[in-house]
Amino acid sequence: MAALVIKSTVSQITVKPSPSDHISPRIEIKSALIPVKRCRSSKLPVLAASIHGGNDQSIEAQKKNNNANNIQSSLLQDAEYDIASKNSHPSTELQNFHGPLSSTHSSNSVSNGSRLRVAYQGVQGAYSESAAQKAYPNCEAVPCEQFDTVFESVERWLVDRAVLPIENSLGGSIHRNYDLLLLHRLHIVGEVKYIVRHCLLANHGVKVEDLQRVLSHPQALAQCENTLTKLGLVREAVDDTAGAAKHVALQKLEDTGAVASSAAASIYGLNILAKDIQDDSDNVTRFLMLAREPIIPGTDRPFKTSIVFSLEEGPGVLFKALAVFALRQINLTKIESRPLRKQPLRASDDSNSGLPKYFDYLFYVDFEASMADENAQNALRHLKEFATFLRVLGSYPVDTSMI
Ligand SMILES: O=C(O)C(=O)C[C@]1(C(=O)O)C=C[C@@H](O)C=C1
Repeated sequence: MAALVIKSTVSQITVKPSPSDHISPRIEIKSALIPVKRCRSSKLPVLAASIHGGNDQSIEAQKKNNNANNIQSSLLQDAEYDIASKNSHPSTELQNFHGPLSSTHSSNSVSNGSRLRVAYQGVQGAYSESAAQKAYPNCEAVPCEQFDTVFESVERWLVDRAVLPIENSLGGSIHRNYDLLLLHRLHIVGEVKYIVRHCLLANHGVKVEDLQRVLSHPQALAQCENTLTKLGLVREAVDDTAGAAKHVALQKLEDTGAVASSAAASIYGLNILAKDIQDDSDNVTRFLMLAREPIIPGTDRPFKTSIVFSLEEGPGVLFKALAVFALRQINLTKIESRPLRKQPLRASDDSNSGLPKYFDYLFYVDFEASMADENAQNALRHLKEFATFLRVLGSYPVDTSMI
């Protein structure tokens, strides 16, 4: 089995398969905190991926959208460096801005004609791989060990795009990816909804009653809570569903099953003991498509915009923030709050009073409007007047495939 090791001269980047990975190399990025394990074999040059330029859109349409883009860029600029202060970066010029992708970003080849390389977390057979294929048909889906690695592989030009799960209709939000969206500088350029149908897998000859344990991704285990409880199986969380299937197969486990896709069953030669074991037949995961550059937001089809902001403490401040959208008839589709880690606690006004400190939050909001829409621009201008921090994560076409 050939093992791939790709090292870049500019940074320590290793692309390699896990030892048992006989299909495609997985990406791990070496840093002081993540030691690279299991490096072997031949060295290959890193393929620098080129971005898909904005030339699919007419100049007219591009001009129309420039305004929105500038606003998006300036909001981004203001927010990126210092979460605590809203006045420290008055400049509206976005440094290092290489120009946006066109809103027909889902093109499946890069400018030199090669296939688009799309990073996902997990091994072959993971739902994320299928979502990457749905988002970018005919792409080369590139497996990565962790969510962080997926972000870094795009930032370091090892791949062109990333596809990452952000929320599931049964299990809720994937908090780690909300946090990583803020830690990294990638842009949301699209979304894709994928129907997740879980199977209970085991080695051939193993029956349901032989099983003691079941391995899977924590989200997948949560989505099958009722079935697994009825079966009385001990749950063990692993990095991804297909990785669980692979482990059960390679270790020839007889008392352990995996919750994974039917694709994973055929890839790793496992038997399907039960199909559709998720708690509800409508089990949909929403994935984000990420790129190094934003797309030019359009008004030709339904768009969504994702933002993150923080607020001063005080009565009605969140109400006021959400009112900027309500006042303009802009529909919110999602709101999520996460701890503001740089400043997790805020003292009460009277620090000698012995009253508890407040928790500080970041609010992630998705709303149904394009940044090319003046109404949305006004809403964000309004929000910026009192938000302590605001960043536009992306303005992108809504996935209407399931409506
Ligand atoms: O483990 C996988 O197969 C994944 O693609 C990850 C993941 C997730 O993180 O939510 C994706 C979709 C399903 O909701 C279950 C797991």
